[in-house]
Amino acid sequence: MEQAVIETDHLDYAFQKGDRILNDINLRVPQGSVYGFLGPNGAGKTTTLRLLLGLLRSENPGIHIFGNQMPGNRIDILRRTGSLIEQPSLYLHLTGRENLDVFRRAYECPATRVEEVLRITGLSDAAHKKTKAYSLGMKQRLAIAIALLHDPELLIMDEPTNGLDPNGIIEIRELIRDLNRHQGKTVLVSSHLLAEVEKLATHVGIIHQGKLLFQGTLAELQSFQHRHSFLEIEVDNVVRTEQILSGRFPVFIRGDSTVHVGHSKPAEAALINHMLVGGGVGVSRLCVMGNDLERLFLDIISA
Ligand SMILES: Nc1ncnc2c1ncn2[C@@H]1O[C@H](COP(=O)(O)OP(=O)(O)OP(=O)(O)O)[C@@H](O)[C@H]1O
Repeated sequence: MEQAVIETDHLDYAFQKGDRILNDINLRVPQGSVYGFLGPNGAGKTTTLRLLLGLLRSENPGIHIFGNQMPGNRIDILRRTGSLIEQPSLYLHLTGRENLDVFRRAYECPATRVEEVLRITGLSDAAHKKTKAYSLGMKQRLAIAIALLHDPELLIMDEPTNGLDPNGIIEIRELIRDLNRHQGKTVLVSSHLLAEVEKLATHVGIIHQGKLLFQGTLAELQSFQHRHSFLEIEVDNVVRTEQILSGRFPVFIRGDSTVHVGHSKPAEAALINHMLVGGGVGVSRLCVMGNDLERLFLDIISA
């Protein structure tokens, strides 16, 4: 098993006594992963990320980052971590390059780093422009460039594509992918959009009402999805359909001409159709249901 960069052990949090926002969260973010931390609004994503960064303190944190306990080793951990959690206050009257230089000095990073992070974030050509002329997507890339100045191994980002137009979303997604694949960063990124996480993440954690409901690789989430899908079939004889299939597949009669059939692999749809037609049943429609992650996500959070 890959080494974990972030691990939490039964993490709980309450802003007010008795009003738990986080409940028994056991996160495991493997080294080299893009971990999509997915959940609807108010699920507890930002609170978790703020705890990881030591911006909030829990009585019993049980947080380890790079194997070191947080918040005890906060300074050492933050030296190796970049974050995008609250919008950095950019100086709008300064250029992108000048903004980076201000933060570079504050963080005591070498001057050469400014051009490097401009290149990594694709802002070299716009570096001389005042940031007030930047699009939202460019401002977000500049914020990521600031987070990269000290060349962290781990990046923690809270909904980095929020508010961006489709082009901006694609740019940030590609940037995160590049940071992971070519710059070797482990990335923990929160989102309320499943489709976004699906396009980007290698690992997924699903949080709802302060509880971690699923954690695993994207492939594990997709296999979970297949186990939860079923076929909706329109036939001319539901009783005969049940007789033919029930020895091998779970069959539920849903109406005069509709049956639902559980199946575990996509290829079984063809086999089921073949069995029915071979058994003299007329099939007028066969449709894979529940076979999108959006529905699975809704199933998981409403379970
Ligand atoms: N400072 C605070 N004081 C009290 N309750 C808070 C505070 N900040 C957040 N909460 C509550 O904690 C819960 C989790 O909020 P959090 O911001 O962590 O969720 P989230 O998953 O990041 O959602 P969003 O995307 O909407 O920010 C919500 O019910 C929210 O109202």
